[in-house]
Amino acid sequence: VDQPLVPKQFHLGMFEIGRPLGKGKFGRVYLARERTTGFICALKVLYKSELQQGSGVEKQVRREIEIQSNLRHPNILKLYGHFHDSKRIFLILEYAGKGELYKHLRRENRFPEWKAAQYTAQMASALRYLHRKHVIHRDIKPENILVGIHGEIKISDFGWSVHAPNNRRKTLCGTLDYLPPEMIRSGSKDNWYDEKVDLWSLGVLIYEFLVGEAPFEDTPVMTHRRIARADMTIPEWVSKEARDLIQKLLVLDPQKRLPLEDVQNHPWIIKHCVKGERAANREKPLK
Ligand SMILES: Cc1nn(C)cc1-c1nc2c(-c3cnn(Cc4cccc(C(=O)N5CCN(C)CC5)c4)c3)c(Cl)cnc2[nH]1
Repeated sequence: VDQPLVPKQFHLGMFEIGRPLGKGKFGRVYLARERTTGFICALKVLYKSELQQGSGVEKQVRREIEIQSNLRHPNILKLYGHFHDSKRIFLILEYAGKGELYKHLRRENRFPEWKAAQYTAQMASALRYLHRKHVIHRDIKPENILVGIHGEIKISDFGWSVHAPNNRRKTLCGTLDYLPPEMIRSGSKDNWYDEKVDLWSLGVLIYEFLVGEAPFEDTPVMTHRRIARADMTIPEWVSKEARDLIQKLLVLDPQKRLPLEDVQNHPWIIKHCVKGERAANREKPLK
């Protein structure tokens, strides 16, 4: 079993703290090593004082812990456990050997089609796993994806995930770019939505992988309007297969978005993700 034998109770003294790995709005992450086993992990430290500002972040952290600790998938960052002291909450997270995906994307500007297709296949596999557990991530974007030592991606940050279906108002902090039309439609009480919101975000993610910017990137007002109309242009140098997949995900009607199993069998994915000998001379794609 790939899970190290971990005790139920953790405390800070069990870890040697290494270099800071990064920081986000609500916390910092350090490289850490569990003393007795030498197990390397990432320790995310959140200050209770910062959480208690009633911005509902405490609830998000609780949800992140509750949801992420029960997930086990190669493309989802593991949460091994958590503990707290008087001032801080600590999340013991899987260490992703190649860091934050958005930094790779910014550095490379955009990904070649084969890399974007392989990341898309891994995202589709992770999202199928989440949706089978009726978990909607709701915040799929490059900033919430890490890269493992073998170049595989790991969805992290379940602070916004919820159990489907849901109509929780999402306080719109951060970018609108990835939000589907049904989540930005304000006012109507019945803006119920389901896991299909992650399909829209997957379409935005593929576009950003290939083009280097989000499809509806604009001023907030214009982004809002362009999302509501699915008003985007795909550059002519994007392959027709990739264009076809993006257009089948960025569909206003959630029910008409391409299901994840069809994403995994899409020609663009098959063309770039068939293992082993050259895709050309293989009849059936590997499952
Ligand atoms: C860096 C690095 N270089 N190398 C070679 C490896 C790494 C590395 N980093 C991690 C990290 C890591 C570190 N910082 N971050 C970013 C970060 C840190 C703390 C909090 C946040 C945060 O608040 N988030 C909420 C908002 N969304 C958008 C975002 C989340 C976000 C993640 C983790 Cl969790 C696990 N393994 C890692 N490996």
